[in-house]
Amino acid sequence: MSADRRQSRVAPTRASGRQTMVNHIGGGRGGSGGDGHTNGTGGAGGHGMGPSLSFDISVGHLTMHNNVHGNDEYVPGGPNRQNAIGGDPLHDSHSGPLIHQNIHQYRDRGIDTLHRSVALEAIHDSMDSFPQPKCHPETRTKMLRDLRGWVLDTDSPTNILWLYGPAGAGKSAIMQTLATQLPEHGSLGVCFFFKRGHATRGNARTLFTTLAYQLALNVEWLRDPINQVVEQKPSIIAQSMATQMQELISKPCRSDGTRGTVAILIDGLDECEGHDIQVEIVSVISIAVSSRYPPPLKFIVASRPEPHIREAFNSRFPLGTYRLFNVEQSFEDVRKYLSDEFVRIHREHDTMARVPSPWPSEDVLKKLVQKSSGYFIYASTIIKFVDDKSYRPTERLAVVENPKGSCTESALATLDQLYMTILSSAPRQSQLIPILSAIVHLHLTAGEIDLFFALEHGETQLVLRGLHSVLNVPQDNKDKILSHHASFVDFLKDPDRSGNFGVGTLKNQIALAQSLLQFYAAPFQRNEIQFLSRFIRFIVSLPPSDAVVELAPLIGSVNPEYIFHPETYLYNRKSMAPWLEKSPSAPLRCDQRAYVGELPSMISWLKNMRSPSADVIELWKDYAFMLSMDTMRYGGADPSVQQMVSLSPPADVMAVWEDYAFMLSIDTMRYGGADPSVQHMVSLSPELLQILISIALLRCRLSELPTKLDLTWTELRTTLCSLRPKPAGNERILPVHPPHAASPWAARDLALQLIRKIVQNHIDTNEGVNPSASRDAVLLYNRLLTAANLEEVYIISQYLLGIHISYLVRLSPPCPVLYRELWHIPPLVMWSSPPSGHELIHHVSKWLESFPDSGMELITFWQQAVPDHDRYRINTWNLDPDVGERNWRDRVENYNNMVVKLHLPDSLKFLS
Ligand SMILES: Nc1ncnc2c1ncn2[C@@H]1O[C@H](COP(=O)(O)OP(=O)(O)OP(=O)(O)O)[C@@H](O)[C@H]1O
Repeated sequence: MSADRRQSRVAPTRASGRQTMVNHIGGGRGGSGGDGHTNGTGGAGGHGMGPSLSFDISVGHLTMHNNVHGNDEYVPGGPNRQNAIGGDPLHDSHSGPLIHQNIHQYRDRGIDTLHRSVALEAIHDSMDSFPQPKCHPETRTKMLRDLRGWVLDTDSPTNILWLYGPAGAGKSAIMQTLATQLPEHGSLGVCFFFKRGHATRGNARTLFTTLAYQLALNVEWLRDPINQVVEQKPSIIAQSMATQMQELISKPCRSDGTRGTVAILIDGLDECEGHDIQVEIVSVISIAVSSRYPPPLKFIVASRPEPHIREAFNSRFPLGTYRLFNVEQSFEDVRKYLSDEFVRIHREHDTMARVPSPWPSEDVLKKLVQKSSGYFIYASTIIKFVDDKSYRPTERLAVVENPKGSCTESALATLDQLYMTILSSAPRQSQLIPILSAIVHLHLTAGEIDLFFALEHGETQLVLRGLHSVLNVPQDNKDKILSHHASFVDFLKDPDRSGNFGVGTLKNQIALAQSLLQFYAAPFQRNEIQFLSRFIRFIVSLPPSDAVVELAPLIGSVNPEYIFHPETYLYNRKSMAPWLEKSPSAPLRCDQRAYVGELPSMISWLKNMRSPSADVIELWKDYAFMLSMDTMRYGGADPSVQQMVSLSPPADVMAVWEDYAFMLSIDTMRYGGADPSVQHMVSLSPELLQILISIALLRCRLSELPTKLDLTWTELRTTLCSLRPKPAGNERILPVHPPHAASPWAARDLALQLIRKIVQNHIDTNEGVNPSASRDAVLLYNRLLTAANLEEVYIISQYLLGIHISYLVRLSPPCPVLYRELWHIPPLVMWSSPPSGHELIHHVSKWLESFPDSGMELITFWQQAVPDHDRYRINTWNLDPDVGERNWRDRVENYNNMVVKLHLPDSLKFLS
């Protein structure tokens, strides 16, 4: 045959008994074919080089249609498809071109044309996908029944169904099994199974022609209409997907709508090349099924839950017009599969003859089912590994059970390959590792990751878009991101399996801890307070090592506002509540643990931490010095340089955290926690007394004190921790005679301070117009996580100050200075807020009674000073004097109890 391109064609005739041969001869030379096998499986074809020949032979009413293509591409000689011959020795002598033979009716010239643009490998039962994933008997039965029911239901309100599930959930197995079952249940179905990276199945070039081709061959009444379309317009096979859908499928199907519904199954949409093409496919289908006269078709599209596909469905189909079908976990199905397969392996392997059945034990089976997370990929990987005829199944199973064994890699190789492919194709790899690390080690939500890593809102969602097939990433940012399979977390944690994606290394964990510690060392933010306890548990799980010592300075600078925020330890308490209920005998012990949160574990962890060697400190000092030299040109030392120079050795950090634990135990005495052990003191500084009054009588939390008392956290810590027992030999020398009435004067000073504060807030906020100027309002806003805005909280913060002032005044000795100062409280603040106004009137009146020359005048004068007195008196907030007094006595008693518990002198008590 000449190498020149030539073509000859003999037109077929319809006359019976007449033979027609149609030849198409193309130039070029075919490559050598592979070895043929008797079972029809051919070897690999060679590079096409020769001419191509295409000839139709009509015999009787049949036409034999052969195409011989020579081209310059690698052509697989086998495995064979139906009616195709690959690697035939005869064709090998033609330098191995691939030959398709189709036997069909002579009249189907349109279908012949279509045939040239078909990916036969993509259809159900194709040899190309051997062995096809399919459902093990009696698994996925309910899902399959539901799907069949939906397809067969002619009254169903929806005609497209999105079947989604994580990687390896078993979607393809369900689709393949469904494709087999539908004809058995009297329905017709056509399929396209995408396969990532495959020459024909990996893209959508032949999707609609392949579907149309199967419709023409499988559905008798569609054969002619489809044939005609292509015959009249052969160029259709090269037109857009939308046109092909419309002309090749929708229109022919509508040509006679009375013939019943046909199912179109498209599997692995996410495996089709190009996100835009995947979205386009959904779009093309949506146009077809939402048209005024939709074709009698039911579409099932299966894919991983990739966000762009989800969005495509959501945007193309109004709510309720498509059906969502989640391939959920099924532990029961996986169990059935595993136990049947182990029975088979036991039966088929010679080496198992002496192994008693049942094998493996119930325990082992249970563990494997658990490990699978109810999805098939893990189970089928294990079965493939154990079922290797070159090994003893018992040994292989032992490798699976003991993941530290040397062959683990091969045991989970398929699974690891799957995870590697998914991770490698995810965008923004550099940001991926820290985020995965946070998910694996700290179980965070997307919102929390944004916050802790200082990312823009929604950024984590974007980074994880490529990983929805392995991770469940809730849309709302508020729920935890979880792995679909437990095996994915195991994979990520094991650096031998996950390589560069591994998050289990100490280095990675330290980097994660650093990021979060930086967040907690920064100024207080209202979110994520409760999380601190969990985070401390993570830190203390890190093994002490030189590397971990680097965390010490950051641990030393955690903002105490987080540590002492009630949510931090109350959250802990809540999480223990169920346990408390069950063990009434030990509530106190449990409470104590809960109240001090995770501080003791942090302290003992710090104690175990190896100190950085002198060398390390010197090295860092050198670095700092070099850096300061370098930054001199910019006009001075960088603050971070200072920080590095004073790199805290853990001993200092530990002392700080020990103080925190002590402070917290004082703060939580109110809940019935154990009395903190204190050193014996008979004299207290006025500052310490004010702190104790604030805690026990005003019932302020420790976290409020820096703002309320205008102290820094260090001042608060130093003052309060003067009560802490000191190491032996360091006992304080204590004065024997306490200063007279120290407590009332401390209360007086505090009252004066708070009156000035209430006035100052009023001025600073421009009478409440700009509430953020009040530190008290901001503090309360941070505490009341349910508060909606600062305006609302400002008013509350002012009247709380008012109430505190009223108690402090009542505790004070008679004092004209204080009386005068009371008149400075802006009426607008006090009297417009009934509770505090009322308390002020009540307690100040009581205080005035203690004046040696009080008489009623002063009291009446004070009471009459209240503006709009009558309105105020009838207000529902009116304080019942009895209740008010009881409340007062409770508070005084609370304070006095604390004096006892802390072993302070009785002279510090108040009279109620
Ligand atoms: N019901 C089942 N019975 C037996 N084996 C199953 C079943 N479902 C799935 N498998 C096996 O589990 C593995 C993964 O299944 P399959 O390929 O169907 O998952 P998939 O959800 O389509 O995964 P991907 O998203 O990666 O394409 C395959 O080896 C398959 O044969």
